[in-house]
Amino acid sequence: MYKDFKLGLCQMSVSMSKEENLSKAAELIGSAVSSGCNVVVLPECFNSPYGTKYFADYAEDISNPDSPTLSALKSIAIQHSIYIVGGSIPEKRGDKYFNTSMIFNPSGEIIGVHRKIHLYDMDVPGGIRCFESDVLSPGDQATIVETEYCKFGIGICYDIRFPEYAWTLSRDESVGILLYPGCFNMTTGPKHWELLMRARAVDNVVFVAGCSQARNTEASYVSWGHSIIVDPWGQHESIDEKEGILIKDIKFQELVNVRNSIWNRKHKRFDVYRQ
Ligand SMILES: NC(=O)CCC(=O)C(=O)O
Repeated sequence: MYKDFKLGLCQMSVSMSKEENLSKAAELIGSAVSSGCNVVVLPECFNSPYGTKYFADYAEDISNPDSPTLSALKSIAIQHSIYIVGGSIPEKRGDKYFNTSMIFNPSGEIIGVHRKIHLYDMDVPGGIRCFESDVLSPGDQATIVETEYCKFGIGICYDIRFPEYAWTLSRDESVGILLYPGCFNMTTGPKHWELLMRARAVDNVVFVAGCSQARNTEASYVSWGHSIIVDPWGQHESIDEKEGILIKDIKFQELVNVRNSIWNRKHKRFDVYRQ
């Protein structure tokens, strides 16, 4: 059911130029592959600055196989023969916009498309104020993709705050890892990013990874960074706020050991819980 692999999270710095962002993604993925990664993840909004004012201008129609980001990621997946969780991009679909992640297999085929389910609307006095729902529509599907290593559960950033969603993904035993492209900010990042990633790992006895944009203090939305990989014990490795790659061997014996000794997955009391 599980096969070990090497995971690389590309914490990239995103600029105003889509072209530059696509070449940066190619460069970082190339470095991750040189270090032996079989699965590489990009951040939320990796081809566009994060922010509702940018989404329409950077959006792509992914039903068109020649759309620039889709075709770039497809070629990179084929070139290196790896899985790519393509962060997310603003997607235009009919007259609606979504925050969308495309997942590619080593043959360059799209094996999953996740549209962010929980839109990030938040207003913290003196801190972050963001209303994705001004522009975006929410996705309505839980996304699980099948790979030769295990099934991956996919969420985007704010989706991490919802334990019900993480359980929806990880109740299938063959889901060994939850992957969240993200872009927390300087208000909630320091307080909640690591906490939420570790909580979801321990709740579900699963690996969890959050791949952030690198911090750009010139941007209108300043990313927290600190891409992170958590094991099923809740132990984590992370990097700082700068551009870089976090690499870890994902070894499933650890997951099996914890599931065999801590039984919270089996002790759930759906007869007591209320919706
Ligand atoms: N882009 C996002 O979804 C940000 C989520 C976030 O920062 C949070 O606190 O939640």
